Amino acid sequence: MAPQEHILPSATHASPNPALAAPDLIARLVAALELTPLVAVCSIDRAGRIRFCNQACADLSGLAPAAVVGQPLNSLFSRGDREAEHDALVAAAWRTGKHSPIGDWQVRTAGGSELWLYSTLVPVYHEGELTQVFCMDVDITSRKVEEDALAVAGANFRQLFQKSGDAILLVRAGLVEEANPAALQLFKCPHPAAFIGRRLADFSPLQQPGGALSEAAAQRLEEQAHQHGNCRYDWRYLDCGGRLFWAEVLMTSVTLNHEHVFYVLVRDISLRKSAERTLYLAAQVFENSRDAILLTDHDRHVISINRAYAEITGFGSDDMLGKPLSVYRSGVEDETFFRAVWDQLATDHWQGEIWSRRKGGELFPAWLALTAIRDSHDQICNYMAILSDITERKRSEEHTRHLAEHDFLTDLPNRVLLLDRLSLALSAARRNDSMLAILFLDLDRFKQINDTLGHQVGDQLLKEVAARLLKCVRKVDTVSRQGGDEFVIILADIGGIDHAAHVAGAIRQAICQPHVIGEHELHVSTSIGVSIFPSDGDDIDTLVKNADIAMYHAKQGGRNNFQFFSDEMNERIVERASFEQGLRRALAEGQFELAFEPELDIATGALVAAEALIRWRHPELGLLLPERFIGVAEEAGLMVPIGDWVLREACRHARRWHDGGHALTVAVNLSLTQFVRRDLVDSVRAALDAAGLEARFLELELTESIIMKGGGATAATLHGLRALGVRLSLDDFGTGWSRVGQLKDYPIDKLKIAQAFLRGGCDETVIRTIIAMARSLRMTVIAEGVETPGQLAFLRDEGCDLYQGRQAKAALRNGDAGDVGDVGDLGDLGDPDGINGWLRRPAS
Ligand SMILES: Nc1nc2c(ncn2[C@@H]2O[C@H](COP(=O)(O)OP(=O)(O)OP(=O)(O)O)[C@@H](O)[C@H]2O)c(=O)[nH]1
Repeated sequence: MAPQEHILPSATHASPNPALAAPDLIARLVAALELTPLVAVCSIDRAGRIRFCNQACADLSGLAPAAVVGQPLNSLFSRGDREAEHDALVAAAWRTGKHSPIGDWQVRTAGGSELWLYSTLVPVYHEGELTQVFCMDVDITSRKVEEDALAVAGANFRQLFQKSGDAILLVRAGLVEEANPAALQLFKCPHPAAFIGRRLADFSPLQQPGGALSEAAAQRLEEQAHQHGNCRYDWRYLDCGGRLFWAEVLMTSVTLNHEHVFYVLVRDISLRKSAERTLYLAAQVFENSRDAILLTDHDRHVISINRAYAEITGFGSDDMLGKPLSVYRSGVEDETFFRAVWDQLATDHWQGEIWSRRKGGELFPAWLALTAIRDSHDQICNYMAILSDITERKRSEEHTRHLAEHDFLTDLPNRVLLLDRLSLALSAARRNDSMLAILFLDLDRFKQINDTLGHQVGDQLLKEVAARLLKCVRKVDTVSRQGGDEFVIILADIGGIDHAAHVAGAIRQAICQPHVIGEHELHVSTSIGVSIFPSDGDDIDTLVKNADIAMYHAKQGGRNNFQFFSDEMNERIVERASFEQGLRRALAEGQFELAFEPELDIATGALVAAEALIRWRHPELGLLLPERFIGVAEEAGLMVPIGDWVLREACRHARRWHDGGHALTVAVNLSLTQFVRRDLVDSVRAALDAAGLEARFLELELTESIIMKGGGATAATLHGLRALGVRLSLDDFGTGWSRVGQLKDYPIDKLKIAQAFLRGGCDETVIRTIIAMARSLRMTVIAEGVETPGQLAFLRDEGCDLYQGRQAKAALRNGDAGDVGDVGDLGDLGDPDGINGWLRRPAS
């Protein structure tokens, strides 16, 4: 537009001064105008007829210049409803001789085009007279259109700015100049003032997630936008509430009024970012999982595998992608299995153990989890398989199970596995109508090996026995160790009991062969009980119990043999069990009694002591001697409470005698079980205290074998008892091992010559020796079981101190026992025919 603007003012300035409007000047002007294609020029005379028209004017109007001349001015362009206004301007130009104001006119050309003209009227004088008015028009149609478009664009932009869902900021010289409502909302700014005039960096954390300082990074991006016109990037912003959020930013550099500004469009992409993060994590999980993961499409063709899959199976992407999953089956599971798997997958998930195959062909156990993945229309679009190699786990489970089911020492099945196998064997035997045998083995006197050679040798022996047992049976049979020296064998599907007898015999033989363990050669034997299905029981418990009973009988029968179970055995066992029960009741209900065996001084005939002997007044069987029940009491673990009862009761009796004026000693027999218990001394003291009896009136009788079996603690126990003040006596002397040397070490007060030496022919030499030995050790000697006056005479002659037995009782009965003093009323304490009876007799 600039050139036109120059032309017109110069013409305009020239025109008001008629002196300057020389024809040559006009001619030059016209010539210039003629040449310019930019300004349409025509002139009119006073009659309003066109006198002149340049080419540009003709072109603009769409008419030939020749056709225009002589035509009214409005033949060139019609101005619609502004025609009169234009006519008035023309008239004013004639009247005033001054040029009209410049204006924009919308016209229609003779050719029918709509144009915008930038027009003015310039009056032209000739020789001082106004002769023509020049009409000058510049076509500004395109500028007008542009301006309109701009106006529309401006309005549109404003609207866009205000209504945009995306935040838009106008940044000038680094400061926010304008922020649209979406920006205020996104940045949680309560009002525009919170935004305007601040830097965008104020709305960023110090650092961006990549680690770059926000300020420096923003600077770089601005430069980039400035250089390239715009720049797009992801940015982490901080809103006015202090919340960080992800945004996608489009920064556009524009020039506004000769200044660079940035339009910054900010879109919240937190959701996209979190989706990206989730995807990223999923991808990481997929790729870094230690389990093999495989994805298929809807048709179960492999579309992706992770690194672990390749590592575990050896199959890589090249091997697998695009192939149907079924190609990779191991071949162990059949079609029916997989059909069931895919059927279940209709419910979206299946998992279980399968066999998988590595590329090299090796099979391995795997845990497979298959999941159907559904699209947004709930249609299955993919399948995901997660495969874990469970070889190690299986191995360790196998190991754990083995440990749980096997004996640690021999590695034979233990009780748990035995019962399991027995249950299977029983089911099979029932199904096939066949027989099976159970052999219950217990080594004979195994404890002795432990005690004499140590547990380690015992252990080695047990291992050796286990190995031998395995050699005696078939593969289908089971040899198990129950614990200790007990083994149970299942002989599955035997043809008859002969088979069981044969195996039992072979086992007995095998075990009897010497065992060489280290430097020891051991000779052991075993006792075996056999029960047979179906004749000896129909269930596991009964069969095992009956084999055990049979074994017990084999032991009772002298060991080193085998016994088949019989009902009679069972009856005996049941009887024994009820006897044991009866013993417990006897203790609780006070069915035990004491009888007393008098001890008389041989020289004076005086009653000096009484030996307490237990009796059981059985409610059905009458009075029972200890031989009938002590063995059972021992096995039932009742010896200690019974022994304690005897001790307390004996002390109580002695105290009553003392109270009645008879200062007798009471003798109590100790069993091995009592002797080896740690608190023996305490319980003796307790019995004395309870009765209020002086310790010197209590004598404890021990056998040689008790002293021997007491082991290392014997001496300590004996000295402990002695320290209490009680007297100690060695029973059955001469039948055991006792050596004089050893006897000296123990605080023994009294030796009791075993009755065996008096019986029959009376072993005078032995008796004489014992008495001499006791003398030399300053011990008292007593002979038990003295039955005849001759025996008594012999003992008296040899210097024996005391005696017991029929002769002693006879002496008491006959009053030979001398003055036993005033016995008072001893009531029913004890056996009426025993000591209390005699004590009750008046002194003779
Ligand atoms: N060495 C060893 N001994 C064990 C083990 N388990 C139990 N024992 C011992 O095995 C012995 C089993 O003895 P019993 O069967 O009761 O008695 P026994 O001496 O064999 O006598 P009888 O069976 O009556 O012939 C006990 O002394 C237990 O302490 C073991 O694992 N190793």
